Amino acid sequence: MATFRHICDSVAVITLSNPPVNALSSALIQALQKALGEAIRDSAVEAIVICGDKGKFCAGADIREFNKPSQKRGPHLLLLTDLIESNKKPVVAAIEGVALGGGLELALGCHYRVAHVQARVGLPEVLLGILPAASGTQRLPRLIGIAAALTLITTGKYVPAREALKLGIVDKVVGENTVDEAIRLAKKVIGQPLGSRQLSTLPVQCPPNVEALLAEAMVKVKKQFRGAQSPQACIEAVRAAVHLPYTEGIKKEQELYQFLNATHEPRAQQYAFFAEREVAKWTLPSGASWKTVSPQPIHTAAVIGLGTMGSGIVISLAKAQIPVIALEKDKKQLNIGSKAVISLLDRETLKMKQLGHTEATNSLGPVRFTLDYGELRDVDIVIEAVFENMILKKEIFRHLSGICKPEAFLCTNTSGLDIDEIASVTDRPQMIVGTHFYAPAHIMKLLEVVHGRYTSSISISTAMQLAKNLGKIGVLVGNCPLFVGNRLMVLYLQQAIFLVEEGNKLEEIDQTLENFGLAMGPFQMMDLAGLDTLWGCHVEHGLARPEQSSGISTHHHSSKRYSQLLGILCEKSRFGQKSGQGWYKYEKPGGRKAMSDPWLHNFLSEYHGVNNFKTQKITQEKIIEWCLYVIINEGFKVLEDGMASGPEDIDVIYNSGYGWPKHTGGPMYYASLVGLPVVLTKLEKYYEANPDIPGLKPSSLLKNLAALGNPPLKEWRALLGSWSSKL
Ligand SMILES: CC(C)(COP(=O)(O)OP(=O)(O)OC[C@H]1O[C@@H](n2cnc3c(N)ncnc32)[C@H](O)[C@@H]1OP(=O)(O)O)[C@@H](O)C(=O)NCCC(=O)NCCSC(=O)C[C@@H](O)CCCCCCCCCCCCC(=O)O
Repeated sequence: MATFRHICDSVAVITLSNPPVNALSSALIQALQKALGEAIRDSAVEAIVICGDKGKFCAGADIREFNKPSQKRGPHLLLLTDLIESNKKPVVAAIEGVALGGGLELALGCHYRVAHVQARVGLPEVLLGILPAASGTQRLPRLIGIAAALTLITTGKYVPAREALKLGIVDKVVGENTVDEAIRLAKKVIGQPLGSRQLSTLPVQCPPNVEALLAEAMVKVKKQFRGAQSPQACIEAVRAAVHLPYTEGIKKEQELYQFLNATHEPRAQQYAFFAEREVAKWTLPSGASWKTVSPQPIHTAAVIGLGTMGSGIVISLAKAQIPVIALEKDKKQLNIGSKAVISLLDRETLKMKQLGHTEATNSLGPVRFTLDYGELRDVDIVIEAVFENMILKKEIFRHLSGICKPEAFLCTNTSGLDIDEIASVTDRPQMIVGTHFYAPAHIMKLLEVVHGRYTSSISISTAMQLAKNLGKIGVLVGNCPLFVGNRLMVLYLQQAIFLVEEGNKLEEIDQTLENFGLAMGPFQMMDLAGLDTLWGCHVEHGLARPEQSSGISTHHHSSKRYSQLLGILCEKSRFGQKSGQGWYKYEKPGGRKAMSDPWLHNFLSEYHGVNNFKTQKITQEKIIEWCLYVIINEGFKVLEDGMASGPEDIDVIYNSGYGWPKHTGGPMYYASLVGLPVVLTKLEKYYEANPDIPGLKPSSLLKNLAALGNPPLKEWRALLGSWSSKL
């Protein structure tokens, strides 16, 4: 654990050591306390440096210990920060890699902070459903002021060393030998007064409008993290720093921590944190896994199609410094596509510069534009991103087979087409992988990696590693229609449309689901995705008939209920944001601000009358059940079919790709919060009343689990031997 050694010139260096990220476990805190005590008592020691082993200062409290009973936790980190600060010998933190959460709080207890240029600091506790509870909410505002502290504490944002220097969080940034520099600084300040370096003793510099600032932050977090309590508690803790002396502020911090800890949010968010890491550890039924199969290196890539998705994918690759060849089918499209890519590249370069990367122009991989397939001869991977058309995709893959080197991986960016059918026209079906990016592809974190029947484990390993290199979360899913994310999503959207057919207001449905915490309601989401795209998808996957029949009562397709509304709106050129009108109207085509549309309301009431729909106004609680329980139910069906490895995969897909509120853990975790028997009973009731909606028919897996009570999600797999991955 913490190691303690003398440096000849009277500086003790204490190294935090708890691989892989030097998280502050009880044992490490105890060891650190012991090492500090020894250094303080040792008269030969005149200054102390705290650093982290293997180039990482500290990633904060050990999250795995959060559920440990408090009596087993050992000394509180808070006491340690006070011990350090009140020590008469100067203490310098040498920050390499990361100083996050409790790691930064520890550094704030030190009198000085030296950071390596590539280090990042931050207080991400809010993202774990808690707040910085070892004095971070009290010391940081005293160091950098209220406004900057509020931003850091309520967003959990990681700040690169240069920005941290500008903010005043660190005293010095160095390019190398951080520990040596910290030792030099420690020696230099021996004997100097430490009063001004003891943050707890400093006043908080408050701007005159501090209350307005706090109120503004509150409005912002209520919107940004709808339904979550920790961001609001963070603001309350900072407010305490403004109004109360340090010790009182600390009491408030602890009170708020305990309040949050008694809610479900910390457990849900921490589950989501580990789930994100779990999904990277893929295993196939054959036994091949992330541990046993090495990915192939990707030195060069090509992207085919420079529409919205293709352009975003090019930027993602360039950001990961992978040289890209970007191909379009004709001069006109190449011209449009290359302009879009260059403008996005410029924006990314600017962003990187603002983040303090001085050589930003050199830090994006080169992009070359071409019309010539021959240029793809030597690339390591091709990602095809043309529009969703099987015939076109097959033609491209047939062509690629003849051109690309035999070792090249061929990926298709599709949101639901059959990977095996595409693979069947190639000379290398084992190297065909589905890579379902989410728009905008250079920003969204999720990448569904689709395993086709023939896809080899090396291809999977390579695609999963590529996801990581692109800074994305790769989730391995099976090759079922619409894959996992969209398979659940179409049912949810359909449920929302049925509610509108039954006389409910779409704005109320959106608002209810946003209040639940979803990033946007279903109708706003449809407008963003494009109603034409969704309609095409409904038709393609048998959820609706292709032909339109406005006004005629044909609301069933193969005895399943479906709605014609999407198709009718498309017929009227209401495609959503892109056409300036869809479920809502927008200030212009491409506009973002959704406004209620009186035309649509008139149209809907006529439609309702002509089609003789039953009127069924439902409560907010029922809107949530009706819309969200189909996601959960289909999630269980996905597990039954073996199309995802576990409930964690579904939760990660929803948290990172569909704006599901992480403070509920994800749809599957949320089901366990509500209680599986409750979810089942509600689904049974809704299905009985609506036997023409198969999405409501409870899955057998859900039934089997609910029969066991409400077993914790972690036990689902063990309890049901029959459930197995078919990836
Ligand atoms: C650090 C990272 C940036 C590294 O990223 P990278 O991509 O390199 O790697 P991975 O993310 O894959 O991580 C590698 C590996 O490490 C594990 N891990 C990472 N961080 C932690 C951690 N903090 N704890 C444990 N494990 C961690 C990760 O799971 C991987 O493991 P694997 O097995 O899969 O290899 C990145 O990981 C990152 O961003 N990490 C999160 C950093 C973070 O969020 N830190 C904040 C932690 S919370 C905190 O610090 C709280 C503090 O404010 C202290 C509060 C004190 C509270 C004490 C409670 C007493 C209160 C008294 C009231 C009592 C009430 C009661 O009893 O109930």
